[in-house]
Formats: sequence, structure tokens, C-alpha cells
Amino acid sequence: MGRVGVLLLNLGGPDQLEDVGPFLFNLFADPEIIRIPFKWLQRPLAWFISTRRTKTSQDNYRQIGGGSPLRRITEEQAYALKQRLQELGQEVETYIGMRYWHPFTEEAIARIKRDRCDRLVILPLYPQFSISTSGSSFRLLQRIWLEDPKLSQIEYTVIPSWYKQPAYLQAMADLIAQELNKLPNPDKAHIFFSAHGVPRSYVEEAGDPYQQEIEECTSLIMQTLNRPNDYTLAYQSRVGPVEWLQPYTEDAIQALGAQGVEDLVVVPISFVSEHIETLQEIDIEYREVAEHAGIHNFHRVAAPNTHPLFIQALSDLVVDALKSPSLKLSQVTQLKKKVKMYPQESWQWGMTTTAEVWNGRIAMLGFIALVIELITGKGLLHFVGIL
Ligand SMILES: C=CC1=C(C)c2cc3[nH]c(cc4nc(cc5[nH]c(cc1n2)c(C)c5CCC(=O)O)C(CCC(=O)O)=C4C)c(C)c3C=C
Ligand SMILES: [Fe+2]
Repeated sequence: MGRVGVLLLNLGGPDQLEDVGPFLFNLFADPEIIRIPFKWLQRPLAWFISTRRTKTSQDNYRQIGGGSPLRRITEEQAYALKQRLQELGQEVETYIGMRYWHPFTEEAIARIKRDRCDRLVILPLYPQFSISTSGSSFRLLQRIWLEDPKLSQIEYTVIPSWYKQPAYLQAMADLIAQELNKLPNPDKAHIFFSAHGVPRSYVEEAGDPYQQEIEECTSLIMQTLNRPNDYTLAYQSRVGPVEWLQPYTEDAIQALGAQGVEDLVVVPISFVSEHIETLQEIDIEYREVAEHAGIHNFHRVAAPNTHPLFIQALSDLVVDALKSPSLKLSQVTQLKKKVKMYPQESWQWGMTTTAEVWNGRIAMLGFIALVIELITGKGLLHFVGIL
């Protein structure tokens, strides 16, 4: 079989507070994260948003020890996966390719080339597919492959999403059961799945299958858990002014409080490692929301991290991928049906919803310019030195 590599893809996170600004810039400079139709505007906008967000984001990272644990946990997962595959008689080297921070995907590919891998399994550490996560990493890899003819010598296969993988579902069910079993009355607890949100337009305009995969995954986990508890699915981590998938986690917690729910068991559903959105957003911010809503028993299920069943899930995925016909990066978008991955290449002229949103934004900028001129007596052209 030759040398086999497994490339684990993830988002990446700042290792220390000084990394937060550049990390955010990389994130917002990605057209799969901020889908704007004009390529030239992407980097100035990324600079503007990241500069404005850095302080708030740094404050949040400070609350979890000054940086993201994502790199450390992903390295532990990569090591555990290598060991597990070795036990099964399958020698592999594992590589970590982060999208927005070290070790970058480009660094992983350089190592894969240096090690002369003959076969490669590309495995995103996101159970469900979204244009903004796995989609973005696949798009980057497609570009890297196009630019480097030597890479065509590597026989690779992609795993687009894997939220139905049985050992993953068992790992999630086991983690939830562990938390429920700590409660005096486990059946009374309300199980609250909190998924990372995406803007609604991703699903409704760009055809992102993310919401459907999250919903199906949630119900498969509940079937695997096989307990009588009530459950809710909501979406967290909204950024910016546009509408994201609903219900929002904050609103859903308040609604449950108003209904008299006393025990809440929160399950992070789109992440496989602890990171800022579990450790800060759920454990600190949503706990406070719950407390105000009268829910005093707030529990959070751990992310899979290196749970043995989860590592088994990853190794089963790799073993199956090596046995199956290979799936190429270019085939993923076809497989995920009508997904429009490239906003700047798929802009449609006419009165589409996207055009309406952009008309609104441009009108708002014009209005702000008018107010500035009324207050200062000088127009925008004065400020940029043209007049
Ligand atoms: C499935 C998981 C994720 C989806 C979907 C996703 C979409 C998405 N995220 C943002 C904006 C931000 N994400 C940030 C950090 C972050 N997001 C994910 C996962 C998903 N994002 C991870 C694993 C991380 C890293 C966390 C860490 O520990 O460092 C951040 C930075 C943190 C902050 O300032 O809040 C932002 C911003 C958008 C806009 C988006 C969909 C379009
Ligand atoms: Fe995110």
C-alpha cells in the first residue's frame, strides 16, 4: 500500500492572546466565512472586522487561560488515532492541517510531500459538512493541488462528513449518559443540543446541507442514547448583523426556563474538541443566561476529545476510506448537491435576496456618510483627502 497519511482538518485557534488579531483576520478574509460578492473588498473588510473584534475576543480567550486548547487536543487525537490504527495493523502517519492558524494546512501538505506519502485520507474533524468549515478547507486543498503538479502523484480520498458513523454516535450517547447519571433524577433533565450556527442564507441561498445534517445527527444521537428525556436543538455563536439559523441558544434557554425546566444538560454538537465556544460561551455565558432564566442545575457534556469510542470512530472511518473507491475534492460539491461554494464566482444578477441585502448595506453606508456630512459640514471625499 506504500506510505499512508491521514490529514486531519480543523479550524485552528490562537495559541496566545497576541495571536487573536491575526487569527481573526485569517478567518474573516475567507470568502466562505464572509460571503461577499466582491473579491477586492474581502481583505479590507477582514481587517476592519478583525480589528474591531480583537479586544472582545481576547477577553474571551483570557477567561479560558489565554489561548485555545484546540491545537493540543487535536494533536492528542492525531496521536491516539495513529496508535489505534497501529494496533489494527495499519501503519499511518497523521498530519494536522488547520484552516486559520498553526499548523496551517499548507504546512501539513509540505510535511506530507517531504514524507513521500503514496496514499492520503483527508478527514475533517467536523462531523457535519458546512461550506464554512469542511467546505472551506476542501476549497483550499483544491487550490493547493492545482498549483502543485507533484501532488497528483498522491492517491487521495476525501471523507466529506461522517455524522452517522456508529462509534461516533455511541461516543456521544456515552458522554451524555455519563452526565445524566450524575443527576438525582436523570429522566427529568432536558437535553439541550447546541450547534455552532451559520448565517441562514448559507442554507437557504447557498444550499449548505449543514442544518439538515445537524438535525439528523441530533435525532440519531437521541435514538442511540435511548432514554425518555425531552430535547431541544438550538444554534450558538452568532457573529454580525445578519440572521443566523434559529432558534438561538440564548433564546431557547430562556424559553425553557420560562416553561419551568430545572435541569439542563447541554451537548455541544458541532465540535469534537473543547474550545472557546464550549469553555467560554457555553460554560460561562450560557450558564449565566440559564441562571437568570431560573435554571439552576446547568450541566455540560464534554466534547469527544480522545474518548476511546470516538478514536475508534475515526479509525473506522480511515479503514473504510482505504477500502472504498476514492472520492476526489472536486466530487464533494456534486455529492453535497446544489452547494454553491464560491460566492464570488456565483453572484447572480437581478433582485435576488443577496442583491437585496447588499442594496440595504450600501444604502446604510450612504446614510452614515450623509449624517457625517450633516454633523461635520464635510463630505466623505474630504476625509479621504480627495477634496
Ligand atoms: C462546525 C463548527 C463551526 C462552524 C459551522 C463555524 C462557522 C462560523 N464561525 C464564525 C466565526 C468565528 N468562529 C470562531 C472560532 C471557531 N469556530 C469554530 C467552529 C465553527 N465555526 C471553531 C472550532 C473555532 C475556534 C475556537 C477556538 O478555540 O479558538 C471565531 C473566533 C472566536 C471568537 O471571536 O468568537 C469567530 C469569529 C463564522 C462567521 C461562521 C460561519 C459563517
Ligand atoms: Fe466559528
